[in-house]
Amino acid sequence: MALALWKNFLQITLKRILQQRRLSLYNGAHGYDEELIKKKLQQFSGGSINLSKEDNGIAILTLNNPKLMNAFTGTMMVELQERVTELENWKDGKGLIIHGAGNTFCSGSDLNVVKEISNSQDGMNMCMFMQNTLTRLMRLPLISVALVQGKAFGGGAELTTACDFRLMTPGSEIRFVHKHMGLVPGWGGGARLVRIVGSGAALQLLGGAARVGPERALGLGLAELTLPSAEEARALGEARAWLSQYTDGPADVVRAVKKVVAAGRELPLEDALRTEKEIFGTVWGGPANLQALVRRPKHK
Ligand SMILES: CCCC(=O)SCCNC(=O)CCNC(=O)[C@H](O)C(C)(C)COP(=O)(O)OP(=O)(O)OC[C@H]1O[C@@H](n2cnc3c(N)ncnc32)[C@H](O)[C@@H]1OP(=O)(O)O
Repeated sequence: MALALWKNFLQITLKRILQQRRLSLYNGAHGYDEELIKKKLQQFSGGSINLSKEDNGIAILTLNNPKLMNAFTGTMMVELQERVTELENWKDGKGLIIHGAGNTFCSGSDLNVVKEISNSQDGMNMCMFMQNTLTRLMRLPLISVALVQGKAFGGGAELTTACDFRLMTPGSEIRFVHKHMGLVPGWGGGARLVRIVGSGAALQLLGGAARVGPERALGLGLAELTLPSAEEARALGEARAWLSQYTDGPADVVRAVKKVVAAGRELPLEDALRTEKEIFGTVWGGPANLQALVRRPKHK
């Protein structure tokens, strides 16, 4: 009995490790040493990344370091990876809202950490660590929203692009300030921004370190909506209500919708079509499909 349980545990652990590797971009073959960079990042503590999973299938991820405008310390980067793993294993989940504590989103990397890891090896490892985490976040079978209050600067702006949607509160601002720091995006935000707004607009936003308020963001297709409230709790309630129009319904169907779109977004057409077929097979003849056939709804 104990042996069977142990075997089962090992199988589940191995499956999870393989899944994480499949969803990640970098491994040892790319000169990436995850354990080394994690050990390094653990030396720079402060703040936290909090996750709460609600019964409605929506999870709220809070970037919590308000003293530094929610800048990412080393331990927060590691915690973000842990929370993403937790979300990958949340089979009832349908949606995700990422927001910052203290009514502001995130001011990017903690500049104290940036200074300490300014050598090339640490920089490359940190870049690969965050790209792996944000790629896995983007590929979650959850419909995700970045709720931008206050400022989303540098890495904070990059994080918003790993979400499916961006909702902004009045007076908020997304700004890729990297150029002013002698940098370019390194958490995958450059490549994702081009896909969201096109290369011309991305060049303007990165090249000019431009301030993007709600109106400009809407015009560029960088944000979907300006929420009525700038107040933290109200804005979160409004974001939840907005997201629930897409997450209402059975989890397997909502997750399948996200997977189809994620495949279409990332894969060459033929691979995306084959993936769509696989996902279609998971819902065809499933409980929601059979119930709908009995109800025969009219889609007026
Ligand atoms: C690949 C990733 C690349 C990156 O993310 S590099 C980092 C890019 N981000 C930045 O350069 C942001 C620098 N900060 C700012 O511009 C301003 O602090 C910001 C966000 C406009 C907010 O301005 P204010 O509202 O006037 O508030 P403030 O400046 O008094 O800030 C409050 C306290 O937070 C601190 N803070 C803000 N962003 C930080 C950061 N990224 N790293 C470390 N500390 C940061 C700021 O120094 C201040 O602390 P203190 O009160 O002076 O002790």
